[in-house]
Amino acid sequence: MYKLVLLRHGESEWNKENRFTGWTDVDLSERGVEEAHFAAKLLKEQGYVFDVAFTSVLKRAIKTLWIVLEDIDLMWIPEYKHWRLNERHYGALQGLNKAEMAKRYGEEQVLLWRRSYDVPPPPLEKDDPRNPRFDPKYKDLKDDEIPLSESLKDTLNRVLPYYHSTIAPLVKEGKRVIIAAHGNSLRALVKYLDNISDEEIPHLNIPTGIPLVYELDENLNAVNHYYLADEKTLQEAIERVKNQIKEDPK
Ligand SMILES: O=C(O)[C@@H](CO)OP(=O)(O)O
Repeated sequence: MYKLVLLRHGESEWNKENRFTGWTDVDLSERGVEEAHFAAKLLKEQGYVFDVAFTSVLKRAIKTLWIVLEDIDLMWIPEYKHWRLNERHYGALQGLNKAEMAKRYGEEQVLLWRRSYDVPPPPLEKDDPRNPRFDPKYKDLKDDEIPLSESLKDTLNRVLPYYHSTIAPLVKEGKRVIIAAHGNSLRALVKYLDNISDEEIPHLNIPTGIPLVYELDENLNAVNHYYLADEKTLQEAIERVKNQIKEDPK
């Protein structure tokens, strides 16, 4: 039996402001920093130890991982950052307010953009300054690897090759792995691990800062999963994510 721990970063400045974030590299909010410490506390209390850590190239996930590793005294373990673990690219919606978009286009449309499996948000223009092409982090990516917008399906198609080539073999070797990533890159991974259908996936919301543990059998099929928080804390955190399209979500 293998264990794999998934952790969505703590609240970011743009989660707080209700803005579509995607590949925008925003920092953790104060609350996000607290959430990362809380995640570490949960892991520590339950005796979790890791041999290797993975994260994206976005600072909200990196900092969450760093806070956790510092708090559990594992700053020395190998840590790999990869763009394939980035948040889903939110295209031309990046920077816009979710509640305002719901007012303008209707909640149903915004729900489709946020949670459907294969509807991508409107793409960025090639010369848009938000095009990742202009960000030095992505200078080594091929043209066809750089998204101008992504559906969850597109996200899954770039997360999974990295999971299979790099993460899964380490899990199979018996390494205890933590992945600190994002709401939608983790939804993509969870969809794969739990074999969630395209129809069911819109109902899945992953809360910030609560470790999600997967138990995997010898073929790395998921046999069980659970969050390391009590039901009330978990449900409140999930509702907070869902309610981002409401004008006064708190
Ligand atoms: O804005 C984003 O990039 C994501 C995660 O914060 O939001 P959503 O939950 O709407 O997919």
